[in-house]
Amino acid sequence: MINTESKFGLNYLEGSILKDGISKIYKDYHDKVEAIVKEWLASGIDQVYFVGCGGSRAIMEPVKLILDKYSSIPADAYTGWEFVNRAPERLNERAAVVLASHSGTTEEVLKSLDLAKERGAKTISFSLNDTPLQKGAENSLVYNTPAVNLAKLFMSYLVTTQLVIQSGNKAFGEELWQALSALPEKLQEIINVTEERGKALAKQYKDKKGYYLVATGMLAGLAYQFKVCTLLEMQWIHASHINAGEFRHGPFEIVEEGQPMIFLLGTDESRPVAERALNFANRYKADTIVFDLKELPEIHPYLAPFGVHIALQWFAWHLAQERDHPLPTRRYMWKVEY
Ligand SMILES: O=P(O)(O)OC[C@H]1O[C@](O)(CO)[C@@H](O)[C@@H]1O
Repeated sequence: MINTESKFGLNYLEGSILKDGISKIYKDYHDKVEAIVKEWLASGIDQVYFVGCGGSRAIMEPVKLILDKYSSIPADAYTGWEFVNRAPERLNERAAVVLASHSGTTEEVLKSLDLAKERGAKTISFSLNDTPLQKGAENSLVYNTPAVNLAKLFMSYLVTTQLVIQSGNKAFGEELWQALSALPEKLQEIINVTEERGKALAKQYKDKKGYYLVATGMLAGLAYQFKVCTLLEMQWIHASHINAGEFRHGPFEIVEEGQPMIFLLGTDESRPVAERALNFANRYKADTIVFDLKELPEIHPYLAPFGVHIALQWFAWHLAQERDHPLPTRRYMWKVEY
């Protein structure tokens, strides 16, 4: 059943909204991205920077990991002000700067665009259409779907996978490219099997006051995103995220009976690190909630942030209803000066 937009906003997990949105991006841009990357490499690009803020930054963590592991091109991911203030010395005409901003108006992302252009770098943006960012970047990819973070994430994957194919582990890149083309259908399957649990969890946890999110590897960025965008921004619930690799280096001291802790488990090589932290939390009776990629319809390990995002988003969507706190509610953002 498709909900028309209510006070709770539009649910991009309803019907085929997500599948259609991501399919369109694939159709519109897979050839274009292949050509852009070809042109970058032909002109001597040898480093890549990803820049964005909040949710638009979180999506860049998994692609940096993929580039580190499978391409010969050094990559870095920055939040906007960090990029502007650090102004990397090596940022020059051999760099490509990937800038993501849903609104295309975020001040520090626009300043990052200026910096990239001043240094002669190539630029590409991911945003809504007809925004200052889209107009200012040399190349721009735009979307028209309410699944805004997954849209930007998918665009980051298109660019990253082409970099891997054209300057890295070609076989792995081609495998991932193939998986990206099949992803929209896969996402639909995942949507269909994850709602019930999200709903049940929301009922169970609706009165909890705070969460720790623990993840690593391909899912570290998603833990950050769920903390920043969903729990803090959209639900006003206390939250903190911990890289599972850091768990036993201090954070584990907070574990106590009944403390809600959300663990995200992927199927990449970092899984044992997350499992080790989870086992510890269970041993000391924390209230652990596990979102495990292994329990979803099978998806490429390096596409984990898409699959687990959906399972988390059902939880968020139903939590908002249970708490009668719609996800679009803000008290400061877009309302006061900040
Ligand atoms: O630059 P963008 O993507 O418009 O994002 C700005 C805001 O949107 C969010 O990603 C989500 O609302 C925030 O974290 C951020 O402040």
